[in-house]
Amino acid sequence: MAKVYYGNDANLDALKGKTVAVVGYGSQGHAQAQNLRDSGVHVVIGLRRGRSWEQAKRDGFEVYTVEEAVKEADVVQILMPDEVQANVYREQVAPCLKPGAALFFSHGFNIHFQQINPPEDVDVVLVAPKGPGHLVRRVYEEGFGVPGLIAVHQNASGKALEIGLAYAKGIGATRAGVIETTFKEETETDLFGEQAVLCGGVSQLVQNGFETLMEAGYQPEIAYFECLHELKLIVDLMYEGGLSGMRYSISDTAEYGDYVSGKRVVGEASRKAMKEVLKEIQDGTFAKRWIQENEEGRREFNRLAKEGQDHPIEQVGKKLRKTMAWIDKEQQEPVKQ
Ligand SMILES: NC(=O)C1=CN([C@@H]2O[C@H](COP(=O)(O)OP(=O)(O)OC[C@H]3O[C@@H](n4cnc5c(N)ncnc54)[C@H](OP(=O)(O)O)[C@@H]3O)[C@@H](O)[C@H]2O)C=CC1
Ligand SMILES: CC[C@](O)(C(C)=O)C(=O)O
Ligand SMILES: [Mg+2]
Ligand SMILES: [Mg+2]
Repeated sequence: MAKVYYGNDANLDALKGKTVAVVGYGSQGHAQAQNLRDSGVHVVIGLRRGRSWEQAKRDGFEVYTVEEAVKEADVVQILMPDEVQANVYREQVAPCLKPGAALFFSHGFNIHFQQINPPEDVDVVLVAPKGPGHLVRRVYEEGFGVPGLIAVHQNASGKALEIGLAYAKGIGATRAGVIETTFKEETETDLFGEQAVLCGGVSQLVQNGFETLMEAGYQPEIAYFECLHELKLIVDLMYEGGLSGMRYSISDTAEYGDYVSGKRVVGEASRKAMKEVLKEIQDGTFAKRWIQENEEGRREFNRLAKEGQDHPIEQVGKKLRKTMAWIDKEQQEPVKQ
């Protein structure tokens, strides 16, 4: 049975009198920094000069260069993109880490695949929210939390778990539950989830469904509502009541179609592909490819991103979402930070 920590298992006093440096102020950075501050923790932000620097200032934070922030910090949370962490760590974080400081991550990629090898005298801890940063903030403000994972890779102080749980409480994760894990398990399951199901799998399912209806001559707006918009409403039911909760609410006609057709669309071939994807995550093939892609200037990444943005489902969606007054403008066309 998994070990799950809740609010009563964590004490914010473990961060009392300490300074947390959040390095990076993007999706997770802004959310974790703001939640920690609202929980009474002293937070400073480490950045290079640019967009996020200005944003973090506007949000009322003390903003420093990465080196300055790390020098001040008892806890350093690395919230830059995974692909830049190793270089910034080597050049700007490692030389400035205080003896006895704790180094935190929200994804185990760089530790597990040995792109970052911290000195033995620092704690190395993972506190990984199981949700997108913008929801980590939104849900916290609503009085709840996004669940998280916690792992200790190095326990130099003997207090790594205690500090990690205090941090998890500060960002609101213990309100929902924080599961104990390892860097290896978090890294492999997170990469698998985002590639095979949550991001890769779902996006491709949506896009293929949309294309199938379009190619058969149906109106793109109807294809959009059927394959993308309504997905959220169906997933909300799964989120609240599992697959059975969703099936309780849909018609019997839909439920029968679900049973007989779902397995035809996502069947043995998909399961085989999922196993291959998982194997390439576990044996480091994916990590090697992603690291190399970045070293070589992200040509494939940029080409695929452009293809995605230019897909007809995005053009139709943009127009339709403008009519949806309940989705605010920023959410309709977010600019990646
Ligand atoms: N996105 C998510 O919801 C989740 C992310 N994670 C993990 O959290 C970590 C952060 O991911 P995410 O929030 O998506 O990251 P983002 O891509 O949103 O991070 C961007 C931030 O990093 C800063 N940054 C980029 N390069 C540098 C640099 N060289 N020096 C200083 N600052 C830099 C950017 O500043 P600037 O404006 O100057 O470019 C910006 O503030 C990753 O390990 C990720 O796997 C875990 C769970 C969910
Ligand atoms: C599902 C994608 C994710 O793993 C996340 C939001 O949890 C990420 O890396 O952004
Ligand atoms: Mg994730
Ligand atoms: Mg991830």
